[in-house]
Amino acid sequence: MRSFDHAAAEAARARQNSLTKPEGSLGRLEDMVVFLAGWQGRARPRLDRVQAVIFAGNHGVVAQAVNPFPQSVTAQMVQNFRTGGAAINQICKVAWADLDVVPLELDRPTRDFTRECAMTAQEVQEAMHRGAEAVSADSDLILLGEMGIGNSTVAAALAASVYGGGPDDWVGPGTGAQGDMMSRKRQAVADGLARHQPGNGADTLAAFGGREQAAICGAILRARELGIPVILDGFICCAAAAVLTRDDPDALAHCLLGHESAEPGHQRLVAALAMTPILSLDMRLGEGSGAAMALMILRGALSCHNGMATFAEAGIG
Ligand SMILES: Cc1cc2ncn([C@H]3O[C@H](COP(=O)(O)O)[C@@H](O)[C@H]3O)c2cc1C
Ligand SMILES: O=C(O)c1cccnc1
Repeated sequence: MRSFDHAAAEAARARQNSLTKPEGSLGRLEDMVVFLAGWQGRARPRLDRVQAVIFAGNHGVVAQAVNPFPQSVTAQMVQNFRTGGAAINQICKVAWADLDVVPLELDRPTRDFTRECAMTAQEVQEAMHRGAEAVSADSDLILLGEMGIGNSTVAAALAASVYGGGPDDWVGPGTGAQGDMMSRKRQAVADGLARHQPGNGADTLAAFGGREQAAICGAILRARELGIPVILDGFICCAAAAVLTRDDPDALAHCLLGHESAEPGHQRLVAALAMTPILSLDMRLGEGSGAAMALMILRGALSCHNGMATFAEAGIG
């Protein structure tokens, strides 16, 4: 497991303080560069190869009629990612990220967590492995996203399982649930929480699913081993990531939070994770779209860090 390189981070901070600007005037942009420096182990961090990975999966809990869109949309969106028609394709293009799409057995949804465990221990391990192997060792930064109809229900169950609280705290509209559908969603989460009380990360993933959540966990762990920083996306991505904190409170130390989603549970989740979102744009899409938007902020921060003149170079002051 790679740890934060304090010497590289301090060197980056010293450089920031030598650049032609009042000290600290680039605010959190300076902190982001220092963060990248520490995790990459380089005083001059790089964003030459940024990899965005979307994991896709299907969920048995959609049998509870908790989602406005049919399950078939998951595979259709995977196709859309591949042909370049989704929001994430457009953002990756302008943010200079390479997009990888990893569908996980879409024809074999996980089981309905209101009735049984969504996955076996072996299925969890397989999905985590798929996540780990999706991470390229030569990436300078990884952006994580997901696609899976029913995922806002799965995320609510995961968040409630990790942090406590009930359906009212964590269930939101997702892609647009209202009225009776919202009631069924709350009930599904309540039933799941009553049925399963997992104690560790792997059991939590097995209880509620899904494959893409397990893959996100596998990718985060692998990125840590390789010393690659990560940008998390919205409610669904963060709920998956939060599972890792069950086994290691420090598991997300190499992760930045791309944005705060408009999905109501995300505010609570952000507070529980004690992370500061880079952006807050009322986005509520998923697909890694908030993480990819945040990459553009990081690119601005890094361009200042690597391109600005120092006071000595410019003969100022
Ligand atoms: C066309 C379309 C594109 C999407 N892109 C991301 N999601 C998002 O919506 C899903 C979660 O919402 P729910 O729990 O309500 O099903 C996830 O797949 C998420 O990535 C989409 C959803 C749709 C319909
Ligand atoms: O914040 C998210 O991840 C999100 C919110 C609604 C729908 N899909 C994803």
